[in-house]
Amino acid sequence: MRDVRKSYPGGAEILAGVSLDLADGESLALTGESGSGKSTLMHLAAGLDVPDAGTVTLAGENTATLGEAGRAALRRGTVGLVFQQFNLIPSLDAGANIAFHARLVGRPDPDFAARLAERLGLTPHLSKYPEELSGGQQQRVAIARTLAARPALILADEPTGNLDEASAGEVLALLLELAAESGAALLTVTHSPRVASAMSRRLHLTGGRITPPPP
Ligand SMILES: Nc1ncnc2c1ncn2[C@@H]1O[C@H](COP(=O)(O)OP(=O)(O)OP(=O)(O)O)[C@@H](O)[C@H]1O
Repeated sequence: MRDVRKSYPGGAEILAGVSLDLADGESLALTGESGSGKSTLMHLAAGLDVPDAGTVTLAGENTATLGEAGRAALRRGTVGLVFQQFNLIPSLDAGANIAFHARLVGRPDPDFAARLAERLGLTPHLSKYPEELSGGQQQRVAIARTLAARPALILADEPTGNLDEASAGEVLALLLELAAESGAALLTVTHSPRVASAMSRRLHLTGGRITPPPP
């Protein structure tokens, strides 16, 4: 991101000149008060939205020059989202949900999907439908689905927000390990000091700008 600015219609400027680089294999925690613009920044990084000014370059492409369809195609092949809304497909069981995105992007790998499910403690739940899973299990299915597609950029919004301390630690370790293994970049929005300290870099968003994290 270079000098990115963003406001919503009729509102104040949310991002007031944000520059940020994230390289393959890096993990970055983004903190900031509620309403500071973290989700806005994530949406721009994912190519879900474009900046008012400045540039967002994703896998070498300027997202603003691509148009909706081009951005959707780039996002599908490059970005893995772990958002608060898990967006699991209600008519597919957990196993099929995990496999879905990888198949969609032409990278189906049942062995890898099975390994992810095992590591996330989901093996006994693979034939359950989303409505039959707890919030924490749904969150882990969403993480497995994202990782199974081997994205170059993983964008995670409070990825362990629904998990107890022990599973949060395991899921976080797995996210970092698999990102490192596949050389993916990981950007995590979090309020948790524990999650933030597990990332290789930490930045804070305040007043529409990026600053070092407060001590
Ligand atoms: N679609 C929108 N239209 C108008 N205003 C918006 C829109 N989306 C977000 N905002 C406003 O932009 C500001 C930043 O919101 P954003 O969701 O990016 O913050 P955040 O840091 O992710 O907050 P939280 O930690 O509470 O999720 C807020 O004041 C919010 O009300």
